[in-house]
This record gives sequence, structure tokens and C-alpha cells, in this order.
Amino acid sequence: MTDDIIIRIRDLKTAYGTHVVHEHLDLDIRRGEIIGVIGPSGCGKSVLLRAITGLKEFAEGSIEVFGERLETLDEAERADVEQRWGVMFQDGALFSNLTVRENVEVPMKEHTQIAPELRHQLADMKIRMAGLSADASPKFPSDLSGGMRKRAALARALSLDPELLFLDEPTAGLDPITAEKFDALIRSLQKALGLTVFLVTHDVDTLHATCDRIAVLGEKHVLAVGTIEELRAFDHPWVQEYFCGPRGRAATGH
Ligand SMILES: Nc1ncnc2c1ncn2[C@@H]1O[C@H](COP(=O)(O)OP(=O)(O)OP(=O)(O)O)[C@@H](O)[C@H]1O
Repeated sequence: MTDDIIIRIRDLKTAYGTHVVHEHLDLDIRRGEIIGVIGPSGCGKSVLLRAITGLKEFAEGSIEVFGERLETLDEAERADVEQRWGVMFQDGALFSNLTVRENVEVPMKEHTQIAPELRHQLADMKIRMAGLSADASPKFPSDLSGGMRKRAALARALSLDPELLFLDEPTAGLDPITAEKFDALIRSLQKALGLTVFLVTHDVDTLHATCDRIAVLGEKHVLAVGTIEELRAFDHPWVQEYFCGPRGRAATGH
């Protein structure tokens, strides 16, 4: 059913000057799934996330999110669509001069008229949802550990109660135990809030712990989409190395 497709990408082409990143790329993301997006470094995972969220113009093709093509919308309509998703960027992208609470309040200030007192309370609630204690709220990003900064960035991505969450390498740079806790948090938030999650990662443990399906990017397009089991059977050298090499086998228990 078309309604179940929350993101529909057709024949996408993106480029920086003469450097083509994606060409003839098709991908459907289903409502309520966690889809992992993997592929070799530089294959265009982050650029794809940026194209979907309107941060990178594309040269050809179409991207529909919630049935809308962003480039056809006026500013107000576009802002309405943007409110329905949250993005956690690779480096967290927190404002270093704002406290954690103020960071989480930024999208609320931008998109809503919520009164300050209620906004503070809502921000603190998101901070707790992301697994931080209340005393993190008045701290500045530089006072937090890497794992806590990721949680603060997640709290900000959840700021406007999104239906759709984009996570760019959420566990990169975390120790394995912190990463495992973060994976569990993403899974439980997805279930509790009915989120659809677009998750860029290199982490095979994260894929195993969180994802319903995985899209493999390579050679400028989507090479394959499926469950880990389906991809393990996919005959492509990079996919085989990824899932059936020592790290892939250890993570999937094969
Ligand atoms: N602002 C930019 N200007 C020029 N080229 C860019 C820009 N951003 C990305 N690229 C190029 O686009 C390609 C895809 O980059 P992208 O960051 O999407 O890769 P990735 O798959 O996310 O890589 P990684 O796994 O290493 O994070 C790379 O060749 C990169 O050099």
C-alpha cells in the first residue's frame, strides 16, 4: 500500500560539480521500520540523508517524504513537513554556546509558540527520554562525555515529537557497552513512539540489534535491501565481506 511508504526515492542523481555521488538510486522506506543504511566510506550515505531532508539539492529524480516533494512546497508548507522529522547528525551538531536544554528548545522556538516555562519542561522530558538525567539540562555540550552528547543530540532530534527520525552514525566513537545501550534506547523509543528510523551506520552490531531492514549503498545506487539473513545470501563482494567476514559473523552469531 502506498500509504505505508513514508519515503519514496526514484531515479535519484546527486553530484558535487562533476563528481556524481548517486545515480539511478531507488529506495522505499516503510512506515514504522528501522532501516539501516550501510556501504563503504564515501559511498554517499550522509549525502542521501541530506538529500532526503532537503539540505542537499539533487540533480535528477524525485524524493517524496510523507507523500510530499519538498522542492515543490512553499516555505510554510516545507516548514510543516520539516517539523515531522528529527535529525541527529554524525557529530551531534549541538550548539556549543547553548546548554543541553537550550539546544533541545531550538526546534521548539523555531517551529512553535510554546510558552517558555512549558518549553523548559518539555525539553527536560526529551532529555530524560534520551536517557540523560535532569542534571544534564543546564550543562554545556563541552561538559558532557561523547555518549552523553549523543543522547543530548537525540533529545534535540526528538524535540518536536517526530514521526521520522534520521540518525547519522549514532554509535560512532562510543565504547561497545555505551553503544549497546544506545541501540537499545533507539529500539525502545521506536517501539514506544511508533517512529520510522533512517539509520546510517558502519556498526554491524547496531544493525543486528536495531534494524528491521538494511539498504546497502554502493556503485552510486542501492545495491540491495533486505533483512540481515537476506543480505547474507546476496552475492556481492562488499556485502559478503561485510556480513560474512569475521566482524559480521561475530555480530550475527554465524
Ligand atoms: N560538501 C561537499 N562537497 C563536495 N563533496 C562532498 C561534500 N559532501 C560530501 N561530498 C562527497 O560525496 C561523497 C559521499 O559522501 P558521504 O559523506 O555521503 O559518504 P558516506 O557514505 O556517508 O561516508 P562515511 O561512511 O565515511 O561517513 C564523498 O565522495 C564526499 O567526498
